[in-house]
Amino acid sequence: MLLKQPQLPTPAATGAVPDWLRFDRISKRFGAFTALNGVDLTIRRGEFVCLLGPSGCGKTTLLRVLAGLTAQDSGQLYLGGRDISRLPPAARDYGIVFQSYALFPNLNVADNLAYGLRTDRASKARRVGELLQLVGLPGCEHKYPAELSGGQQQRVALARALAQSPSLLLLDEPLSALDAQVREHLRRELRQLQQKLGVTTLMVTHDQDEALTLADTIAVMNHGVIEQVGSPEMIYHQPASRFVANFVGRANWLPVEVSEQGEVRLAGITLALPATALPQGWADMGWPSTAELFCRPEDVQVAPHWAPGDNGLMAFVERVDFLGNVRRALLTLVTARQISLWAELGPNDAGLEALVPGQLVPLHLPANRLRLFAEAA
Ligand SMILES: Nc1ncnc2c1ncn2[C@@H]1O[C@H](COP(=O)(O)OP(=O)(O)OP(=O)(O)O)[C@@H](O)[C@H]1O
Repeated sequence: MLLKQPQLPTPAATGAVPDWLRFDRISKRFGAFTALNGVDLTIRRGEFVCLLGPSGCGKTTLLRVLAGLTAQDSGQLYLGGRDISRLPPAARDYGIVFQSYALFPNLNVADNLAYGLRTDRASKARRVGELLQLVGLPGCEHKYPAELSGGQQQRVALARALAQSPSLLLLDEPLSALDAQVREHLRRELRQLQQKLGVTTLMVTHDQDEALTLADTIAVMNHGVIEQVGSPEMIYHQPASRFVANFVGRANWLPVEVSEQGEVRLAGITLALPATALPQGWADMGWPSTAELFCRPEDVQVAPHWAPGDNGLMAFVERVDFLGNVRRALLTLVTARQISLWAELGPNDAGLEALVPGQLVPLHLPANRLRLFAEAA
């Protein structure tokens, strides 16, 4: 199949959303270092958005700019159509939870929760009771932070952030100090709570599993810019850049030749690729004659026997790693032994139980899971 005349993604396909919270060209430098470089992002009302990226990419700085805790050098912020760019933190209508619990150690849970509430004693007590019920800690009013587990402290911190029913909930790696089991449990609770309250939420995380399971929308950041905004499925299956493809999930990169007619060949075999396999801007690259094909290991289909189909290749098994619920096989192409790729095999991949090094196997690259990228610089 020929690839020319690519279709560029529509705004809906790129995850563009109606405007409730809007970051407009936000930039921030620390001395000579550019932490945020003209960040644009729009968030729907009630949406759960994760800012995902490696350490130092600017996630926390962006959250702090929104919170009014760090002043941007340029750019505007709008909440519900109102310009909040220069408002003091207290006037921005958000609750925030940080990685470390940030509870007052000398106040009990009730006093921690009631701290910012401006109302009479009876109303405060009622609200504290409601909040503790909400985060699954009824009856904990009189405990002190030191008497609570890490997970319980983070629930109290969450309750405190929600105490004044803010328009926005801001979360800066709130689960990362917790052990894996508590983290997973709290993740589910956090999502349920957010959906129940419908509070617009922006969460910073470097944990891709967290972002994929929690978010309606993920904004992947790198070096002070947002590289892609989209649903978890879109980020995972249709990464817009090499960085996104490598940062979220695992990737195979296969060298391919592209003819002037737009025909893509891997190790001499012509591949069928849909036009959607092209990343945005590909047409502007002047149709390079070589490129790299991206494919997730779990999308590489290894068959016990040859079955005719699109994008079929023969490969040798070099290695099989046992990982419990899956096995990961390293394969090299028969017609180009220097080209290797990983295939991930599930427990139900029939006929593949006995896959061993040296074995010759047919494999299949599903067209709808392939994407082309320019070669790495
Ligand atoms: N107050 C500051 N002064 C100087 N440099 C800063 C300051 N705050 C952040 N930076 C720098 O800006 C860059 C982005 O920091 P930021 O905290 O936003 O990253 P991050 O993506 O949240 O990373 P992490 O996950 O490690 O927290 C980092 O290189 C950091 O060192």
